[in-house]
Parts: sequence; C-alpha cells; structure tokens
Amino acid sequence: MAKQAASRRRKPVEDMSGTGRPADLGVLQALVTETLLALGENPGRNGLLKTPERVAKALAFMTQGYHRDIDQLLNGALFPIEYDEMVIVKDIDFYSMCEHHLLPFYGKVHVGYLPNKKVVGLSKIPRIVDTFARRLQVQERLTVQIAETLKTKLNAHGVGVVVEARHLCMMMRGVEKQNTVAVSSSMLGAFRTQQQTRLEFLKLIRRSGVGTSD
Ligand SMILES: Nc1nc2c(ncn2[C@@H]2O[C@H](COP(=O)(O)OP(=O)(O)OP(=O)(O)O)[C@@H](O)[C@H]2O)c(=O)[nH]1
Ligand SMILES: [Zn+2]
Repeated sequence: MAKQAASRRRKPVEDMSGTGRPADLGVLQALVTETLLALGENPGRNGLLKTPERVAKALAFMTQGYHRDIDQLLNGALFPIEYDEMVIVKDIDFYSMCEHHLLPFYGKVHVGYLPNKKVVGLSKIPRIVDTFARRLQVQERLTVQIAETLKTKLNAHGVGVVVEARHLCMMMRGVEKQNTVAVSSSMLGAFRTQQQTRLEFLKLIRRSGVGTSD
C-alpha cells in the first residue's frame, strides 16, 4: 500500500505547456468560417459576419492559461510568517474546456495547504486555478497541476485540492446526464500521509461559511 502511494506520488504530471506560441487569431477565424460552411451554414449572412472573429477571440481567452507564468503571477506575494495551521480557500469558480470534445466543464475548486514558514497572497490561489483551467484539460490533470504547483511554490507541508465539476459533454450530448457531478482530488504531503489532516480539510470545505446560503 505504502509502496503504491509512493509510486503514485512520483508519477510526473503530463506536460501541458502547449507550443508556447500565442493563439493565431487569423488561422482560428479562417477555421471557424470553414466550420460554419461544413455545418451547412452561410458565413456571409448578417448574424454570422462577425462570428469567426468573436469565436477566435473567445477561444484565445479560454486558453490563455498556456501563456501565464506562475512566478510572474505570484508576483512575490509569498509572505514569511510563523503560522502552521491549515489555510483553506474554497468555492473557487472555474471554467475549463475538455480536451476530448472542446466543450466546457465548470464548477468549484477547494484548496487547502499547511504552510511551511510562508503563506501565499489569497488571491493568488484563484489565479493559479485559472492558469490551469484556461487550457484544454481533463479534470484530473487540472486537479493535480493546481496541487503540485502550490506544493512546489510554497514548499508547503501539505496540499489538498478537490474539484467538483459538471461537464457539458456529458450533459448536452453523449450520455446526457444533467445532474452528474464529477469529483476529483489530489492530496500531497501531510494531506496524503495523515488521515486527520485530510479529514479536517474535507470537513472544512463542506461547512457553510460567510456569505453562503447553504
Ligand atoms: N476522466 C475524464 N474523462 C473525461 C473528462 N472530460 C471528458 N471525459 C470523457 O472522455 C471520454 C471520451 O470517450 P470516447 O469514447 O473517446 O468519446 P465519445 O464517443 O464522445 O464518448 P461519450 O461521451 O461516451 O459519447 C468520455 O467518457 C468523456 O466523458 C475528464 O475531465 N476526465
Ligand atoms: Zn468532453
């Protein structure tokens, strides 16, 4: 069991850095025009005239995470502090796109970590989430990338990430299940080795808090 856990820990996350090139809006526009034609539409009709341009911009926006640099994003917002209790930032909204169907999946991310002599500026956690969400993704990889980035950048004693999401590829096509939620988690360091830490995290992210209605 312990051996299994160790080998799971060592497994590297698939590289998802893209080509490094910015989205090519011109090529995207031309392809959207082709797509409209292939769908039997008329790209020349009034309502569709600006559609290729709009779609190209929207796709570039939704995949901008390929071009975000985590160190730049953190902007030095790592603060030395003697605080060794768990920090949780939960209910972080995100939108991503599944790499299989190029359809959105969206939901909430809950993040917890055990600091090791430093904490990170709170807003930087949603920024890290968006950096990895705004790419073509699968939910599990998104989950692991957020967790591993935080663990490395904070040198934290432990990190826990839970992602709850609805996938439009399971809703508006395919199995057409409207109420299905996929839950994935990544537990690193103390969150993996200490059941008590993990349970505390899971309990705290379930609790309703300031400004929540449930
Ligand atoms: N594990 C995982 N699967 C995903 C994610 N997003 C989409 N999928 C699944 O990817 C799979 C792709 O399966 P395929 O059989 O190749 O594609 P498909 O014929 O369109 O599959 P159906 O959706 O079942 O119609 C489907 O089961 C999707 O539900 C994700 O984030 N994580
Ligand atoms: Zn999909």
